[in-house]
Amino acid sequence: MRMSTLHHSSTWSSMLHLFKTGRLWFPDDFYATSEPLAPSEKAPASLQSTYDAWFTSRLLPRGETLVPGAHRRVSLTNLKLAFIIIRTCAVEFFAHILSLHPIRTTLMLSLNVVRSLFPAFRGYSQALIIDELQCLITSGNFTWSRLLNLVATELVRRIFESLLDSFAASNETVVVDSAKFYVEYVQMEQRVRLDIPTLSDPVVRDLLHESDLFARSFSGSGFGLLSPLDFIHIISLVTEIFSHLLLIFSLTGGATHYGVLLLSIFSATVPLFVTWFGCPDAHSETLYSPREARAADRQEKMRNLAYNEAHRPEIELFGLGDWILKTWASARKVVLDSDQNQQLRESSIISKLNFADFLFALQNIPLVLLLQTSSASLGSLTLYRSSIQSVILASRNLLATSRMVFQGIFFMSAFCAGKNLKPKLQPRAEDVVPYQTSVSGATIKAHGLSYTYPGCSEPALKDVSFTLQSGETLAIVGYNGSGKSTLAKVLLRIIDHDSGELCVNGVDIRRYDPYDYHQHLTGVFQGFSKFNTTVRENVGLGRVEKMRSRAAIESAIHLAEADSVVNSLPYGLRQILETPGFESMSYAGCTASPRQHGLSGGEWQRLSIARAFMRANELQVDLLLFDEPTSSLDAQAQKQIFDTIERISRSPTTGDRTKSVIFITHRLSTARRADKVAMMENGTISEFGTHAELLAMGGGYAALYRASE
Ligand SMILES: Nc1ncnc2c1ncn2[C@@H]1O[C@H](COP(=O)(O)OP(=O)(O)OP(=O)(O)O)[C@@H](O)[C@H]1O
Repeated sequence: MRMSTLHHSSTWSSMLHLFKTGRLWFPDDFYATSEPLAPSEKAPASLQSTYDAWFTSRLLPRGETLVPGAHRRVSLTNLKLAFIIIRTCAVEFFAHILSLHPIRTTLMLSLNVVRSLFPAFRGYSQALIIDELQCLITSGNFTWSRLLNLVATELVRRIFESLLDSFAASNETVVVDSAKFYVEYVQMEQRVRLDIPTLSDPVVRDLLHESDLFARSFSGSGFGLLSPLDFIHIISLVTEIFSHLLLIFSLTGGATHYGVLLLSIFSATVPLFVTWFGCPDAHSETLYSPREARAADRQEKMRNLAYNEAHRPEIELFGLGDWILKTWASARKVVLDSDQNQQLRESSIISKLNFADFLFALQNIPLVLLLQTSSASLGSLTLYRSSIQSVILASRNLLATSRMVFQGIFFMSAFCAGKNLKPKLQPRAEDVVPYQTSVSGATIKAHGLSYTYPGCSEPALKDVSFTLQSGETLAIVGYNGSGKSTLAKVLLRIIDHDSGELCVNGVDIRRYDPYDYHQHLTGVFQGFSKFNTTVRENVGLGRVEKMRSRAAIESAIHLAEADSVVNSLPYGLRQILETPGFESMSYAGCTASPRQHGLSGGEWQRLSIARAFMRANELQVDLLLFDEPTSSLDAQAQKQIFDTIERISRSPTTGDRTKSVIFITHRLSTARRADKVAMMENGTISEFGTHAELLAMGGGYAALYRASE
């Protein structure tokens, strides 16, 4: 039997070359190009950024978009998009992964190539044993010691293989873990960096969803997803196929056997291409129609309703159990029907697979030819047969892996684009103005402010204008839904007004870096957060730098008149607070914490005020903004809190105002304490002035005030 020398291309060196020549990330101000793009059919070559490519890959011909996570069709357009993604993002991504552990990653690549040669060696070694045995038996020289010798050699080869395997696996774990950490870190960073207007953009939400899927693919629980490190798998499979083909060639490589070789390869590979290209529906994307997507969404919502403890009281009170079950069942049926249809489409492959099996039978023809036209040994025939089978299996694997990698490329583009998402509230670097603290509090000038929530037709704010002088107190009052909280969010720079002008200390608020601006104010939101953690952290989060300072936390609690609340808790500051709907995590080995304790609405509110007070005394804080801070407090507690706010807003030495204060309230007895009152109606400030002026006007405020008496 003649064996050819095995050659394999140095795939990893070409990969390194790719790393070196690859283009860097697209410009980070990609958002300028994030407007809806032309459908994918039109000139994808003109797309330059990863984001553009990702966006275009989701567009369907009828103007719809794929639901996040749906597989992309293998089409020429998508292949071009995948190429753009590889050029603009994948190369950079791999270069980064390589830089985390250059030696280990290179070793991992090399070992994968070496390990992929093992099956061919295994086949070759077994063929040698069979041949030797055949030779020993036919020559009548068979001895048990010779047989044991052969078996021992095979054993040593296998031990070497497993040692290398376990070393490669432990090396791979280190590389994969560091890549996993990097990807998860970027994911977390994306989430905490982006602001509400960016996160509420539906396209950004879809992008982050696919980016999450990409991150999950590293955890090995990626629902059939492949992480980019599995690209190496492709290299291994190619090497494995190549090595088997070399073996087959060495068996059939004589001039008279080229026809046999071609027939072998043809019979081995054609069936695979038949299953791949012969059935267009077989590899169509797992795509939900808009109706099915809505059903999937509804199904999830119903599941959440059923599982979330926070909704339990109202589910019981309003008897929602039946409704949840029926709605879930009908949505689930739509989703299952869609899955079934998908499976039916796929089952059409099976008939074609039978055809493929028929072609597999052709492999026996070269075997017969081989037997007749050569002095082939038993070992070479066994090797031929096992190599052909291995080529088939590895090629199948290669096609399946390639398809998953193809999908993975698009999820990777979401990850890369998400990494470069620019928060909408962040001004351009050249426009940023550092916030200058005012000694007597912030001056606010609003002119013609308007704001409409995304997806709404009616504006929540319309033409809002007012001026708050430095050190003044402003009460915002008005009917439910008149826009008070929305105005507060605009003033706190949580959302951005659509039109009009808003200046704080004489500078357009859009020119402040939101992080810098937020350092100079504090407040309480109407829907403040209740954290499932200790009292200490619930309060300390108002100024994380002082979280470890017991004195600072106790002082804030004292200012918010919350001492009695904390003192009544069994574990005081260390008391973990129970929040509705939040199931605290407990890991194996830890028993659930016995220190959970619930609080009343008013007690929670005091803690949220204490959180705001963590930074209220600081000189740099110019503005205190409270959105119904005392709505759950009794009249006496409310008066105490407003007395404290008044005290904090003044200098302890001179008594002069050092901070401006804005509060939203439905209690007009509190509103009259303010220097100015803004009455809001239908999204606009209809009356503005002192309490006395507004009463004298006899308008909406006067009517509201009389009604509250
Ligand atoms: N996230 C949102 N998305 C869409 N519309 C919203 C959102 N939040 C508020 N709105 C709408 O904006 C309008 C103003 O709401 P806002 O919360 O500012 O009123 P408000 O004066 O604070 O009311 P309340 O006194 O009840 O707290 C309302 O019509 C409300 O339905």
